[in-house]
Amino acid sequence: MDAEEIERGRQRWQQRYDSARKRDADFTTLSGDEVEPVYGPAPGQAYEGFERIGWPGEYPYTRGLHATGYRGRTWTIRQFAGFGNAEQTNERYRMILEAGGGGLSVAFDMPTLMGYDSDDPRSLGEVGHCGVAIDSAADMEVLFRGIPLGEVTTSMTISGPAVPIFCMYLVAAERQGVDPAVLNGTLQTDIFKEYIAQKEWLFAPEPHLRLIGDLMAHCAEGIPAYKPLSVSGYHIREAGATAAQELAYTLADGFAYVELGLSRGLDVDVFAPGLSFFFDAHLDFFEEIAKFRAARRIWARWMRERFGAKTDKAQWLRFHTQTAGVSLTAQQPYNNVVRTAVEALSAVLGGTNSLHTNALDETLALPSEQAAEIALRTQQVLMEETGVTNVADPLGGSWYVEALTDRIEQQAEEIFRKILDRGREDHPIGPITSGILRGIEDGWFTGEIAEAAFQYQQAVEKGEKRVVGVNCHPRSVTPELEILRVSHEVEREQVRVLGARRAARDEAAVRAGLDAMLAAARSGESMIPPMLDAVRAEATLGEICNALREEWGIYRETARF
Ligand SMILES: C[C@H](C(=O)O)C(=O)SCCNC(=O)CCNC(=O)[C@H](O)C(C)(C)COP(=O)(O)OP(=O)(O)OC[C@H]1O[C@@H](n2cnc3c(N)ncnc32)[C@H](O)[C@@H]1OP(=O)(O)O
Repeated sequence: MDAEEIERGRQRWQQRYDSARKRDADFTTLSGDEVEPVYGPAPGQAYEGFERIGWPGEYPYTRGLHATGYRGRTWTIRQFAGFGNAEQTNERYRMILEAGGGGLSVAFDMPTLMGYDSDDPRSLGEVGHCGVAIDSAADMEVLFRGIPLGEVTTSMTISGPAVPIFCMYLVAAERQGVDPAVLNGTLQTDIFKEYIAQKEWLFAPEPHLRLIGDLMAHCAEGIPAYKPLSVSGYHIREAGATAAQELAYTLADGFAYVELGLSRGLDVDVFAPGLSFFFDAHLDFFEEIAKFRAARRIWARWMRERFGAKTDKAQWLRFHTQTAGVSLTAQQPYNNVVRTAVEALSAVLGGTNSLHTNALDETLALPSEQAAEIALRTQQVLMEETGVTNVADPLGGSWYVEALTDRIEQQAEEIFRKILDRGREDHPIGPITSGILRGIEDGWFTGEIAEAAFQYQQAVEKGEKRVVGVNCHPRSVTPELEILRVSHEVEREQVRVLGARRAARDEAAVRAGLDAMLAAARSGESMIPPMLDAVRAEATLGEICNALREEWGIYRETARF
């Protein structure tokens, strides 16, 4: 790009920056020196390929979505939390909000994630363990008691039973007197990554996609700020994928949801802002920063060029980041604080919109209160003390980071081509969806990830990749950590309360809601209004999901060796 064009871009950025709202904060260095809000090529200097880098707040958004970077608003500190019953988790949420957490993020227990009630025989021993147990709308009401749902953005990490859980959240908001149209938050929903990596599905992909289509339409029509999908690379990476695989599979999944929205006749500029993303921040500091920058650039280009998105928000890739759970070690667990801080810093330098930092004890159990607080404080130290919020995309123009960004983008494009080659042009949703479904069916994704995981593990075992406390710098004594243990009393109490609620509800209203939901499943009408009616009558998650399992059948993965 020639010097004049770069200068015109700088002026456009300056106008945007000047007219934007900035935080009332000190933007000087620790020594008190002024710093610019963004840096670029020296005036009069040409820069080959600058159109790929650009300025913050401008297409292709490599350097961030907002002209002000974190001077306008810092990232959201969003700590993933949930354990025991709704009451215990509600207490933890109040603690997080009082301690400066910017938003909520609900972790559900395994029965809830799989769509079973707490009194289902398959739930025995799991209730309230890896997250909070939610059986019906009444639990959701308790979960958010005293937390104004119209004001706090709430993320819910659930994918198989995302839609019934979302209905419970809407009913909890109704019971608080909040107009659902003002709700803002994120539902994970992304079912592709379940087949690809995490393996928590309820039925085959097609009915899941049909429900997700209903959800996208419902939100696009009536809850404009809500993000019904958080397309997740985190689980793909944690299963052993490389950074490029994580990026490419996740963005391809995102493209497939765009095809889904278009196949339902929705306007891309209306529904695309509801697609958000979720990535892993692993240990290779610069590779991760490059991944985040490339993600924004690729998404903006595909949205504009392939899908015809016209507005900024429909081209923006907004993402949440979680530091890498797999990088934590049980050996010398205090080292995990350092790993997490470095990973979090890469997410921030990559321009994350929202961040969760893992607690040091998460290889062993859910975080203790003290470990959860250190994790939260880690973000606050980065945000308040280090000066990283002063300058947007501070590594833009670094030869190394730009080269890595270009390379990871090329690698992702090669993977997109492979996915498209596997698909059918005439698939009713679209060719990318078709390629992904085929890759799920024949185990291609799983095989590619397993191969990458195997290569990495071999490198660790040969000592080529070093892990402190594991294959180098050992220590003979591991300090004892205080572990959070969830009492079995939680399960007994949850089952008792569930039984009492079932006995007190209007059975006919529950049955009518479930029947209407099944009728909609058969007729092709949106399943959300009748599901909401069932939830209002206190139909349980297990009842809704079991009815759907009976209707659609369960899915079994093809074994692959
Ligand atoms: C591993 C584990 C498991 O499986 O067990 C999990 O999955 S845990 C998974 C946990 N997942 C999550 O927690 C997902 C979290 N995701 C989210 O919160 C969302 O989807 C998100 C990534 C889009 C972040 O949303 P957010 O509300 O926190 O942040 P946003 O970036 O949207 O910012 C909020 C508002 O401020 C505006 N804003 C932000 N920065 C600026 C700026 N510099 N200048 C002007 N405006 C700005 C945004 O445009 C937006 O307004 P406007 O909206 O008007 O544009």
